Amino acid sequence: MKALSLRELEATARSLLNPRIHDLFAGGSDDEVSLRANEDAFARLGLIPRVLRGRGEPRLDTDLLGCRVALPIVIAPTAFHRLAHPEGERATARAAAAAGAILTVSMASTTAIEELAQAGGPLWFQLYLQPDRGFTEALVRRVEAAGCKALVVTVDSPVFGRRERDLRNGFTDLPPGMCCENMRPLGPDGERGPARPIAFSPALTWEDVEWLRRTTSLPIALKGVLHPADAKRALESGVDALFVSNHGGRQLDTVPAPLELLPALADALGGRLPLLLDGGVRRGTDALKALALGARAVAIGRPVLWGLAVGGEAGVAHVLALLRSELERALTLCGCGSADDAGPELLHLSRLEQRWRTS
Ligand SMILES: Cc1cc2nc3c(=O)[nH]c(=O)nc-3n(C[C@H](O)[C@H](O)[C@H](O)COP(=O)(O)O)c2cc1C
Ligand SMILES: CCCCCCC(=O)C(=O)O
Repeated sequence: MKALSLRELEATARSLLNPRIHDLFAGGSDDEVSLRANEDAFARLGLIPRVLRGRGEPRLDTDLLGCRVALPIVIAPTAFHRLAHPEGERATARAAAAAGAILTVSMASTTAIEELAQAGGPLWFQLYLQPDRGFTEALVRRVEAAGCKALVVTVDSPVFGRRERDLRNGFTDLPPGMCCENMRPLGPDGERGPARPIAFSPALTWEDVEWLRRTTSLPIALKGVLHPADAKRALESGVDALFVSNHGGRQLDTVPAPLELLPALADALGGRLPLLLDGGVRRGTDALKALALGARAVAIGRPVLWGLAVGGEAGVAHVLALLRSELERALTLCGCGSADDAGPELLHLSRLEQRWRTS
């Protein structure tokens, strides 16, 4: 694999993919303000290295929701991997397992969870709570039986974001022969029925999260909590972690970058829940900045799709290897022996930004 960076890999993926599929993956909602903000926020935040601390080679392994993982980089849930590569989520799962990284399987995965479990790596499962609780409960049992280690419940989608690239391209559905495999209810003999559509419901409340808490003993992370008041409410509902995420700029547009919102959420929670951050992470230095602001780990969405499109399993492995080595280098250059050594004292806002923030 030749790409020296995730951005180079993205350019290659763009040249290989059907433009409609590229747009489906790359696009955001409305004017794509949040989409751009996510990467910009990392570029605007500087790092100030510490020197001569003698910390040696940095360690990246850590605990995430009861899983010992090799690196604080999680694969975020993304739909439809078979549109990127014929082996789809199977290739992603094998690459994640080999790297010791968690794969969060999307509810809109084009491969069934049972097949992904065969790769042997730690899996989390992303859930859109369905108004039909019977269906949701049956799916949770299926996910538990497959050995998933946690549920990631996406709460930023009471309605689907308006993605104008897809509207312009007329992308409405998966091609024949592909569907959201986990939406096919299992019959009594294990046979799979036709896939149900995923429902996005504006009627969901915290009571639904509390119902899920009573329904499973798996750890639960809520994905898409961005307001400090909601973070505090999440504590009361008994969840185990939060994903600080604006859905890669695909839901409410003009939401600030998660990186910008992270400090307020970390303050509100005071360490009572682990925070994961996604949106715009493209470099090891980006991951380090999020860790320094209090994230336990970061998650990556699109880069995995680009890796998959370019090289299947090897492409995803390359994405994880690039980020791993970049994060190791960034930690070393900042005098950190692990993410625990990284704090906000490593960060620098431009003078312009400092003035703006204090005015
Ligand atoms: C093509 C695509 C599909 C996605 N599918 C899902 C999904 O099924 N469930 C979900 O919770 N988030 C989904 N997301 C959002 C990602 O989990 C994640 O929040 C986002 O991609 C992170 O930003 P990044 O792509 O800049 O890394 C999707 C994102 C993309 C780009
Ligand atoms: C009808 C299937 C919807 C899949 C949702 C995937 C997603 O969250 C995204 O951002 O795209």
